[in-house]
Amino acid sequence: MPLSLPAQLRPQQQHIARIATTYATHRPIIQRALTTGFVLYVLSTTYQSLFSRPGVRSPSRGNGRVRAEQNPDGKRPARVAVDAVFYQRLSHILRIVIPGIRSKEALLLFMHSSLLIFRTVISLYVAALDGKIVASLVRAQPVPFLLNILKWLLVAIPATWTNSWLSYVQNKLALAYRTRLTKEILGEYLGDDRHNDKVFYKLANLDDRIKNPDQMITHDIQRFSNHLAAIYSNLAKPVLDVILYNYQLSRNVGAEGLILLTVLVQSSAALLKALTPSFGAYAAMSAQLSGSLRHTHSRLVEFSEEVAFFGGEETEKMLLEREYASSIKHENMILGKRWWHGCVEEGIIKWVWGSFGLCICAIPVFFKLPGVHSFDLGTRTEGFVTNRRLLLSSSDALGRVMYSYKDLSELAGYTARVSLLLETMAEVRKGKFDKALVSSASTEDNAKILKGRGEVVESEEIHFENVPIVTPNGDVLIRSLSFYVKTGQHLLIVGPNGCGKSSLFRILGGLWPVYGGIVRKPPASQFILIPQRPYLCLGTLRDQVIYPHNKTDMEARGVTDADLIAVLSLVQMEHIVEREGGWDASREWRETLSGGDQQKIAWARLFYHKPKYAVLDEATSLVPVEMEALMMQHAGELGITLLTVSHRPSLWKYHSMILQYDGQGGYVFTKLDAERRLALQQEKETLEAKLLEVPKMKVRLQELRAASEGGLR
Ligand SMILES: Nc1ncnc2c1ncn2[C@@H]1O[C@H](COP(=O)(O)OP(=O)(O)OP(=O)(O)O)[C@@H](O)[C@H]1O
Repeated sequence: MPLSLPAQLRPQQQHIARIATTYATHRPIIQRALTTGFVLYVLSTTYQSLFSRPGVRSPSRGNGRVRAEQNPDGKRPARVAVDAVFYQRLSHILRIVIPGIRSKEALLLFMHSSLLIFRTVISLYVAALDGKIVASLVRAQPVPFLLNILKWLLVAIPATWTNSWLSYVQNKLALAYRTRLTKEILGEYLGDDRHNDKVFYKLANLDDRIKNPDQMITHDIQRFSNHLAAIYSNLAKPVLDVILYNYQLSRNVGAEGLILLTVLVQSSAALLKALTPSFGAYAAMSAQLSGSLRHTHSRLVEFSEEVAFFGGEETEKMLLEREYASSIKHENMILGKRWWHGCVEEGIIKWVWGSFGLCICAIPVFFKLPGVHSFDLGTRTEGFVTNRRLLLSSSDALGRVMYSYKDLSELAGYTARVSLLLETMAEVRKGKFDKALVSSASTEDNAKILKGRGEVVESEEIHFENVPIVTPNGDVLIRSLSFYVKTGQHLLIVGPNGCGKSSLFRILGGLWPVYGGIVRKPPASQFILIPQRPYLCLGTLRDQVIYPHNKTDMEARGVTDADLIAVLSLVQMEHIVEREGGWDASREWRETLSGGDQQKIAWARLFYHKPKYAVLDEATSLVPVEMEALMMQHAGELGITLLTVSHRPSLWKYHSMILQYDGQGGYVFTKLDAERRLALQQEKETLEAKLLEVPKMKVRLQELRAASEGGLR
């Protein structure tokens, strides 16, 4: 019903009084409109802060993008920003970690969301209960007081249960994300049922973009998963809280106060945002620097013997200290930024917003709101306590929305790292490499070769037709190589160091791209490589002989441990089984076995697998000539065709063809007449030995001449 105005008021006052009356009459509708506007505002600002486009000012510096500092190796820096690129990358990764609505991860996420809502509902109930307890105290009513305390104790049960469940589900979610991502990345890295492109090799050898995939696959994925699981509760829950608490608050203190509070809070929040350093870029850089330090340490462990013999401790220490110093310098810089940012953040969020809040809570106490009836002391106290609790929770939630920007920035850093790994692996798999080329790669002829692509055709025998041998750096070792290997026609490959002998095997194994011509070859499964320093895997003694098979594969082949002993006896190594404590003994075999024994184990592996072709790269350099003869003969008896690189003339007689590089880009491929070649070699060596004597003979001749001339005088 409209209120009547006193007649003695002046027209202006009458006008204001009429507005006030109209306002009081329509206040419930205005309140609802203001509250709805507030909710929409919270949602839109959250959306804007999360989905700011590149170029929109964000807490980072400059145009809103956070850039990682220059990489230590001087390569272009990775771009890290909470922008469209970040959301694009994140949505790609989200499709991996949450593959479907019925996946375990989706279920966990649903549980997590339900628990988050439940916890907010409990908090609202507790705020109201708190007010009622204090009101019953002020009114000195013991029965309502005790009843409310009982309710308080009862509500503690679901409250503590929910909190425990929340942290449990969040950690499970992080583990589930990590497992999905690790599985996906290992599938790309080491191959799976869909493809096997030896990405792990290509990433390390043919591409410069990723220096330490080990760190990325272990540490960075873990950090990313933890951040992703936490960001959901750090962001979704506070946004929900801000809306629910403020909705309740606006009903208690009036939407006007809330709007005023929001204006003040938002302007100080904007200031805080502008002052927030680029934590995302810092996180990405931190991960990179610590990865680099770890890599230097693991190199030292790997090459400890070499370093110890050389006495290279000082150099290694210097390298480690340098890596450590740059990592610590960076961490110190972050600590400094976090320190002042923490001060500003707490000052604004806790204290400035807290005092705003207290003023808002006091509104119903000091002012009579239009349309609201006056209350007794107990009701006023109840209202104040409830509002204050709601406000504290609300400002805490708003603070968490603010903090979550920092978390989001860090998540952007880890997302950039994980995406870099995924994107680089995808490109490497398609044959797109990013590697610094040698200067000769730009010369016209070489550039032409590098632009070309050859053909790889599966075939029973090996046949190279006009294939260039090009290193990953773009160095053209041979412009056009043609040769063939027929079954049983063993090929010897010789030439000076670095001319491309082993590179040929890398092309045969499908590791290096083919830049031209046609390579006809059997699939990689029909080759076994024995390098000078054979690979010994982590595992049992049996695993060393049957690698890459495992015990189940071995048994499926019908091979027993007794058969393996027979294989070892071919290389006179059967005693090792007893010496090392049986087939199931497990140790770091690289350190347990001598170089020669390692080569013999690799030969035993060859005899176990009996492949069609064996690639021997100085594979007998550490075993006696008699042993070498036994091994070569047995390989021949098994029908294995050999492709051998060796400087040992004792091996010539086992081969019928020779591919001889001249080290200048030329080569000769022809039949090998080992006897004739040996005779020529011997003659050459004899002549060379004689030639070495010539200078000495000349000196002696001069001495003799001088002596005889002196005698005549
Ligand atoms: N992963 C790689 N990335 C870039 N260049 C490489 C790589 N591997 C080898 N090279 C280069 O390719 C060239 C040929 O190497 P390769 O191993 O084929 O020589 P080689 O003839 O077997 O020599 P050696 O007799 O000394 O073993 C060398 O200049 C080497 O530096």
